[in-house]
Amino acid sequence: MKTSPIIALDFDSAEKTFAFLKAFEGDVNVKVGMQLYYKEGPAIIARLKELGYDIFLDLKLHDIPNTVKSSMEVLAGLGINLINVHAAGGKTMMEAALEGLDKGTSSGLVRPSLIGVTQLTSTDENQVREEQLISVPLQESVLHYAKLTKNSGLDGVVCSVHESAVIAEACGNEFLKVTPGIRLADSGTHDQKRIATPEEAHLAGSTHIVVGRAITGAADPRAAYEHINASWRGTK
Ligand SMILES: O=c1ccn([C@@H]2O[C@H](COP(=O)(O)O)[C@@H](O)[C@H]2O)c(=O)[nH]1
Repeated sequence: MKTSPIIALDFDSAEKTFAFLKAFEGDVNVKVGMQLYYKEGPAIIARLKELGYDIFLDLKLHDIPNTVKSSMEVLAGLGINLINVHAAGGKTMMEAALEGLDKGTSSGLVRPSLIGVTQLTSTDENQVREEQLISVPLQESVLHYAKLTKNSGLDGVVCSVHESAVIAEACGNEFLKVTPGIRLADSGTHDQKRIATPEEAHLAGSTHIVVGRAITGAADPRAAYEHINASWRGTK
């Protein structure tokens, strides 16, 4: 996957998606999440691929190992670049996800990179302690999941910018640190808790940023994208 920002296509139809993408042609990374995939199915991936986009399929699988393995085998055939599971599903589940991807690409397709979601960027310290009953600080929980993900053979994690540096130290610079929760200094946080600017992501060592509403909700999405891309690359 290219290192340019990954635009979250959180739309409820193919029609809205392709109307939005008119300003971008095939030169950007895109993310298809649950809303769009559940609405449009595999056909949306085929259309995006035809137009040349690099695709992160963000379905965050979390189930028993056998189910995740067989689902990944099917999803691998879509020809996507990046896909994910919840690290909380455990080592056996993550290994099964990899096996499924390997099996689904054994005919010669390139295996998509596989990453584990550590703690959602909409989660804060309080939620980790009170609702998940995790007694260590949130950053320790994220780091623990990152190490587990690496030990399971995966290519990286989804985390917030605030954990990118410690994960790089523990798991290496090559280990993917895909970071949503990106906000410009003057924009609202919405439902996100662990937010950061593109500049902060650049400085912290994130390998990729995922940006949704800061681009899709902008008056001029292409201009917002260019501004975010320049900040992320440290050229602004
Ligand atoms: O921890 C996570 C994992 C995934 N996401 C997804 O990223 C985008 C973020 O959208 P914004 O509009 O920029 O907040 C969205 O599709 C999420 O499902 C995440 O935010 N945090």
